[in-house]
Amino acid sequence: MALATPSDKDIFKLILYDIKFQSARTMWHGNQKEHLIVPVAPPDCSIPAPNTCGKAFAVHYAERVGRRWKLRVQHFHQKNVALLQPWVDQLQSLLNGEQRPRRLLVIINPTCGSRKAPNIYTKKVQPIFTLAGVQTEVIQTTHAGHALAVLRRCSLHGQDGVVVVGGDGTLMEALNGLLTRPSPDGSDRPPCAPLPIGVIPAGSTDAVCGSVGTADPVTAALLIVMGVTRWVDVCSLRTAGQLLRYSLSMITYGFFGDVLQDSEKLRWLGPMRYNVAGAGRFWRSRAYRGSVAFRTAPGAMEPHKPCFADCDVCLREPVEAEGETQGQNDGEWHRVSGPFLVVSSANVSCRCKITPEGMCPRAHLSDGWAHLILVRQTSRANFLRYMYRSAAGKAPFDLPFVEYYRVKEFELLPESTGDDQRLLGEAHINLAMSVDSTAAGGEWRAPERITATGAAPAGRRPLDSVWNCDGEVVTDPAVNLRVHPRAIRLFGRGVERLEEGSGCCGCGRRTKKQI
Ligand SMILES: Nc1ncnc2c1ncn2[C@@H]1O[C@H](COP(=O)(O)OP(=O)(O)OP(=O)(O)O)[C@@H](O)[C@H]1O
Repeated sequence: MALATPSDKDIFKLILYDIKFQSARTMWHGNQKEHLIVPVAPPDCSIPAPNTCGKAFAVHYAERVGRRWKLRVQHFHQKNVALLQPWVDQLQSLLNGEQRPRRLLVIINPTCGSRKAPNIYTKKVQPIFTLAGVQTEVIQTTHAGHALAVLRRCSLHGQDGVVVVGGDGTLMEALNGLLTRPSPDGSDRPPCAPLPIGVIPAGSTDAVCGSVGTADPVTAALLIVMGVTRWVDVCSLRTAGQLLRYSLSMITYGFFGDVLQDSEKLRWLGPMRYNVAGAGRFWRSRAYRGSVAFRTAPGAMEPHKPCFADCDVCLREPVEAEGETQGQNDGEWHRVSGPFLVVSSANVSCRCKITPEGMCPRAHLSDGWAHLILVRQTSRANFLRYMYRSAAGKAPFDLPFVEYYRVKEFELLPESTGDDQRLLGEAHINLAMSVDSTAAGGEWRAPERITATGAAPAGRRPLDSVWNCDGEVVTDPAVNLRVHPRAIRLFGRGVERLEEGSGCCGCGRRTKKQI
């Protein structure tokens, strides 16, 4: 069959002859040219039919350009209609064999980011879902906690996935809703989400999208209709043995917790609020006393390459897969004492606009580790160096006042809870060994005074900070965090590796440094 790129008139014929081609297939051409073909949009029968001959069908597909995926279309034209039909049938049967979502539950947060989530969905995402023949049930949230309540109770029968149009906070609600659904048999099983989640970035930070490689709404929508998923670890956050929530990206105590708390009062500023609150808090930054106990396991010191779409660390068969059944308490406990400016734990790299390489470039989507980052009390100038290096991706963990550990579990014991009245009361903490800090992140000299960063003067009991848990404030400072390997699947391929000379993300802009 001869293929021709049709003129506009030919395409017009296609519409008017009402050929309801639902043809599609995926064609994989190595890593560079990966194509998605989704069904042709339903023809518009309201246009009067002209007296023309010849028919065509359109094949819509996705093509990777740098770090993004773009929607493309190719028209196949042929005068003899009898020759077209076998092509269409063949494509249709190939598509039917694909594991793709047919029905999705979509949750939109109209208040996140710059309040553009409904617009992003209608203009960029819905047309792709329609093109792919995906049915949707759309819920727009009306209040905080709405997504959590819906996903905890609603029937998921017949749904192939949940799509969140929002920021990290909305995603966290969806995740927690799915992971805390009552189990059908009433048993207490390790967390494992029943459906994959897709995230359309519409929030202020969108750190999870940045780490899963879906930082652009069209890319995210295309990967959802293609049915491409990646396993992702989840962390549970507990206090006094009670589950507080599950976390997907980062939890951080100290400076970034304070910034989040300040920024909540500036929500009307939109995404700018983090910069304004951060600048204000920087001059009032202070260190918090306490200690961190953590459990490591064999393999903690193995060097990890950064996580990309073809990541062999994540694709490796996990020791503890799908809701870990073994090795839950393996490893040794260690303990380090503050004061700390920042105590952070990253589950994924947390790439976003502010930190393009991520707050923790060494973190992987499903490596089974939480990445503990401790920034000890230091001068403001040094702290600024740490933040600059994090933003610029210039080895922030190599600074002498920064320590980095790969852990399976950790607990923060703020000084204010007192040694003898810990909320967690875990016996193993008492057995934890003190860590030699120099082994973790370079030479560390304990500061003599706390005043360098504006901490409370000696003699006055210091106050605690709050946790910034995936962009939500958790006020309980004494927490226990544990990793649950591969507890959820997210739609996405991971961050795409860039070829030499391509733009930073497919936007065409050149960058000096290409990975
Ligand atoms: N209709 C609503 N009205 C008010 N708040 C809502 C509504 N729907 C959801 N929320 C809450 O809005 C909060 C912020 O949402 P989200 O985190 O997605 O946006 P963001 O803060 O702009 O983005 P990011 O977390 O990526 O920086 C969430 O905690 C969620 O509970």
